[in-house]
Amino acid sequence: MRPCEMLRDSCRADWDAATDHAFCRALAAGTLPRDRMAWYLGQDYLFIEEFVRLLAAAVAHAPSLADGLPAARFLGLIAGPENDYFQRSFEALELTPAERAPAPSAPAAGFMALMARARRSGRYEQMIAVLLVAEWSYLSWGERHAGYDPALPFWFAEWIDLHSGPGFAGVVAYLQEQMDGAWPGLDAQAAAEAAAMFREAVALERAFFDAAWAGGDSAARAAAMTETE
Ligand SMILES: Cc1ncc(CN)c(N)n1
Repeated sequence: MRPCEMLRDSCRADWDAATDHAFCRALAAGTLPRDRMAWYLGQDYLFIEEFVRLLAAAVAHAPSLADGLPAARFLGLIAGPENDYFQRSFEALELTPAERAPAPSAPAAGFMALMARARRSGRYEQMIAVLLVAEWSYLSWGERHAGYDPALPFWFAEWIDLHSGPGFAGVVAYLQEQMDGAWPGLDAQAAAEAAAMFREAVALERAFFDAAWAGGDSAARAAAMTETE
């Protein structure tokens, strides 16, 4: 079995929950309420900020130019078309300034901390482990919903487009190859650390969708109000 498959299978319950989530099913069906999508986009834009730093670090730590170039090209896609998608969706859904720049939720803060740890570790395999989870898990749900109704509003349709199709599948195949290539050269401790990062990232993907589906801050506020009653 490939190392990347072994890693995925080591946290299968979280993986399956993150890649076939009610949030994504509602998004693809066009039934996701505006407030949940707005919350998700605001939180995910925080994620993107740290993700770009992590991806740039992976380019810097790639063992060769050939290993780094696909990540560099992907960085251009995030900085260009994906960033444009966020800006157009913010406008179309009329996100308020507070919705555009929210306080990080627990899963977003957890993800940002994990990505910063992977970046600062200086360890290529840790950077790849987190990037691989982020893109592979999104390809897995994106491909499920690639045959969406063409009448879907762009803020749903383009989020699926960005996470499906041969181009994005190529990014995931590249990240899988980087992980598989690094794996045999790791000692037991380095392998355990990279595996722990992979599993933590999968758990955070699941928690991120759980929070978005639960209504984000409004659910957290309601829970807090109930506690204080
Ligand atoms: C939380 C999260 N994980 C992954 C992706 C995929 N780029 C994302 N946008 N946000």
